[in-house]
Amino acid sequence: MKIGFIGVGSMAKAMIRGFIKSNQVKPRDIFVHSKHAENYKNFSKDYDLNAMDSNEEVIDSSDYIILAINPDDVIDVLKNVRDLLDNKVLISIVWDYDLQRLEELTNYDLPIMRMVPNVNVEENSGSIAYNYNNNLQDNQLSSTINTFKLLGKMIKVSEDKINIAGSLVGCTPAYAYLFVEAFSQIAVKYGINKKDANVMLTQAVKGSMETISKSSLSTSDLIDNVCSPGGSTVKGLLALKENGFENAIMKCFDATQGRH
Ligand SMILES: NC(=O)C1=CN([C@@H]2O[C@H](COP(=O)(O)OP(=O)(O)OC[C@H]3O[C@@H](n4cnc5c(N)ncnc54)[C@H](O)[C@@H]3O)[C@@H](O)[C@H]2O)C=CC1
Ligand SMILES: O=C(O)[C@@H]1CCC=N1
Repeated sequence: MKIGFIGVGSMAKAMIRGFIKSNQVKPRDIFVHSKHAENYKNFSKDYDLNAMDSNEEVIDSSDYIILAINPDDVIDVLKNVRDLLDNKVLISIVWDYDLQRLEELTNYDLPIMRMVPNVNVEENSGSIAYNYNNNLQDNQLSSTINTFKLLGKMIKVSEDKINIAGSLVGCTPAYAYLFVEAFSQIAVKYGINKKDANVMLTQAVKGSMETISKSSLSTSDLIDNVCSPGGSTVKGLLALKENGFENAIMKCFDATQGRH
């Protein structure tokens, strides 16, 4: 199975590193091209990938074509390559580009999967919200899903909900990093060095996520379990509420959806 990347920015690099770490995809089976040479030439050398001179050559060499460019570049790129996509599977990770629009810009027989991954694919612990058109079926569908499962959890979502799922999946890593960054900064203020603080925080956050995913309790019950009566946690929680934590999350989510 040959995997081609059109665009080698942050997300493509995270996916490529994840594929290689999975040990199921050989670097020589990955073909890449990006408009900006500095984005892919050295990276390809470092990982022993095939650096191609054009998007057309990537398509020619690959079975899966991963469109990993920004939304503003899609029309130009697809206009130039739409006739070369026969017998390929198009995988688009482009934000806010729905299946119907991708079909209009390619052809109506093309198998297309649209997905929103997150950067954790780099560690094979990503989440990928996905949907696909009717041309992707049977063995081709299951082998596509199995390929991307190498990068993390695949979550099927209907087309009308994929932007919402996309925010939950794609954007939240940045907010999780901010959460840890904010706590580690305050820990420094209280005299703990940042490295130690990060170890404590990441383990606490990772363990809490593990508990959420395994426990039969609701998140609000889990919160109650941490709050000893009259204790410190509830005082901290009330301080968060008083300072608009939930309102800030709401505004944050609305902003990711282009709503204010
Ligand atoms: N960064 C993330 O965490 C996530 C990004 N996405 C989506 O993935 C897409 C790419 O995002 P990033 O990697 O973050 O952006 P980026 O800006 O880091 O990378 C975009 C890449 O596209 C290349 N490019 C531009 N025009 C091109 C052309 N004509 N032909 C070939 N390559 C071209 C650029 O050279 C660049 O390497 C976006 O649509 C984004 O919404 C989706 C989920 C998560
Ligand atoms: O910031 C963005 O628009 C992309 C989509 C999800 C994560 N990064």
